[in-house]
Amino acid sequence: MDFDPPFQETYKAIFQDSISSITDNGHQNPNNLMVEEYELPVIDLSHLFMETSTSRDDQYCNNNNKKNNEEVVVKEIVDAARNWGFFEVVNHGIPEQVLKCIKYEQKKVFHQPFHQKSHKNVLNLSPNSYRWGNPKATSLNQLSWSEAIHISLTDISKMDNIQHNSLRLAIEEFGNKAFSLAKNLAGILAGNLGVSCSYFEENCPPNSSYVRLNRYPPCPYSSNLQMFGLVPHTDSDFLSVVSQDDVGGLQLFKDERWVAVKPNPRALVINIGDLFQALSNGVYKSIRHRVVASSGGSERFSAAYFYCPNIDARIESCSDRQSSLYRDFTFREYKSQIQKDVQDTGDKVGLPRINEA
Ligand SMILES: O=C(O)CCC(=O)C(=O)O
Ligand SMILES: [Fe+2]
Repeated sequence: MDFDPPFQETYKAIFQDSISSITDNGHQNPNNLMVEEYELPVIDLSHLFMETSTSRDDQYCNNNNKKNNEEVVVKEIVDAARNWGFFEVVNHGIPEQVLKCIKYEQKKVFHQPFHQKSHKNVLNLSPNSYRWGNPKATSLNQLSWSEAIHISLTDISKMDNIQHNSLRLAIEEFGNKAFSLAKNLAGILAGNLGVSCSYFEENCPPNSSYVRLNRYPPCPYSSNLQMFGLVPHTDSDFLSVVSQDDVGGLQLFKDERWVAVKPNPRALVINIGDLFQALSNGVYKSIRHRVVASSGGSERFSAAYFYCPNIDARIESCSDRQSSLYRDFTFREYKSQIQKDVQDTGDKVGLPRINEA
């Protein structure tokens, strides 16, 4: 397809090496990326957003029920963040129309010819906003068979070309709705730690977050090579909200092994990021996850919202200094350390940098 990035030409040497090492060993590649499928905990948020009824008696009963239901949902959210670091939400407040719209627009933009996406700064955003593969990859396990548009919500006003109006509106709408959802969830998780939810009011304004649109083109090598759509990583934010389609491919590292997440397009995936793990002193888990390259001719799309603080926000572990696993740091410091590690080694180190004294 003329819209697919030139993976095969660019990484020819890597593919040849990997294929010949399988042939030389004289056996089929055990595809370790085929793993058991799990259903994530699914949490119904409708009780958190439930309206009260009109009659006073009804209102009294409903208020009591509402409080009980709310307590149950809060416990489900806290337990999932502690035990899984990943969960799914339904009745989450982001209208289906908004999710359909972003999927439609992202498909449209990714289906433009590759030379247009890569050579012209087609969306008027920063030059590295459109990404594919991994320029630093020297081996198969560093290579992501995907392309992405990474958008800082501060920059969204730069998308002022009339041609991109509908994409811009879709991103803004998705960003606004995901912001409310992320803020509510962060407030609940913070409340359980005894951290004031004003922390998020003060440190996470709406435009400090990012939206990332992902496309995973079908990969011709995925039946005999272990190909990632997105290499294993943790997210560098407080929490992420991900809308995925029904193709599947997302996997997470749970209890010392990789498990596949059963796709559920009705639900949004929520995962805890590094900043919440640090803030919670390790109570909430930022779990490694990856995407397996798409096979069987289907492309996969996802849209992720990364709930981030402003660049100079301080992240302090909520426990007392003696038992704290992490030193205080700013988001700026964290991001530049990650950038440096990726530059130097091709990999992000992440939180282990923060528990070094
Ligand atoms: O595509 C997905 O399901 C996950 C995407 C992801 O992990 C990311 O963009 O950080
Ligand atoms: Fe991620």
